Amino acid sequence: MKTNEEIINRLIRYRNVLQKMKGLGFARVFSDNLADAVGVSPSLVRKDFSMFELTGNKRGGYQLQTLLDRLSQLLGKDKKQNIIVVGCGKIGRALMNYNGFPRVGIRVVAGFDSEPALLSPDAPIPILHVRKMKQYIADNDIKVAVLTVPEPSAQSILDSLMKANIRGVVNFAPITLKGSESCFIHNINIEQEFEKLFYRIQFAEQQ
Ligand SMILES: NC(=O)c1ccc[n+]([C@@H]2O[C@H](COP(=O)([O-])OP(=O)(O)OC[C@H]3O[C@@H](n4cnc5c(N)ncnc54)[C@H](O)[C@@H]3O)[C@@H](O)[C@H]2O)c1
Repeated sequence: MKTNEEIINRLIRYRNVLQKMKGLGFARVFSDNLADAVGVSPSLVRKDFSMFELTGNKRGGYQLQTLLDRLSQLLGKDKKQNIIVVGCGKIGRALMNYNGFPRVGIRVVAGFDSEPALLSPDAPIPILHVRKMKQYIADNDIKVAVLTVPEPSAQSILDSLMKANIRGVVNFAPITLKGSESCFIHNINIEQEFEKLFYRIQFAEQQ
């Protein structure tokens, strides 16, 4: 089934809310509760769930654990979500040390770089030479990589990642990389975010 980005974003938010509710001891949940917490209408919650054959009833609502299990399965949370970082400079190392990933079940398992001075194969999250990347991906069944190399290296690293059968890449280099049928790319362009923000401020101030 093809799922658009807005639905994926909502599924992630539903799951986060459900996890918090579970922590508070809830066993059942109503579409109204979820709608309030996520900021959408109750009918949209019901529509989203029915797309994935999740049904509740008016009186009792939904069984919370059933929803959580199904959403976790849809979002791949029932499998390991190990990622690698390619380019262990300022951004790459910040991501390797980011403590928000474990909270959502994502684990950075290794970094790769071409600069010998940065290599640390015995560290808890090892930094290995980029020459070893293909073998590491195959040996450890890695599906997702973060690309934090300078722009001129980004396309050639992406080509290597695709040859190594990587299925998804988050790209921080300021170049729009294109994916393929077998590899999704999310391009993160921080400069562009600031430009958009300045544009909106400028526009608002002219009103
Ligand atoms: N630092 C920022 O605030 C920032 C913000 C937005 C976007 N970016 C982008 O993110 C990327 C990384 O930025 P940074 O500041 O961390 O850069 P950086 O120079 O600190 O790190 C880049 C790393 O990539 C490695 N590298 C270069 N070529 C490689 C190759 N072929 N194979 C493997 N490793 C290679 C370098 O050795 C270095 O360790 C850049 O494309 C940059 O434009 C950076």
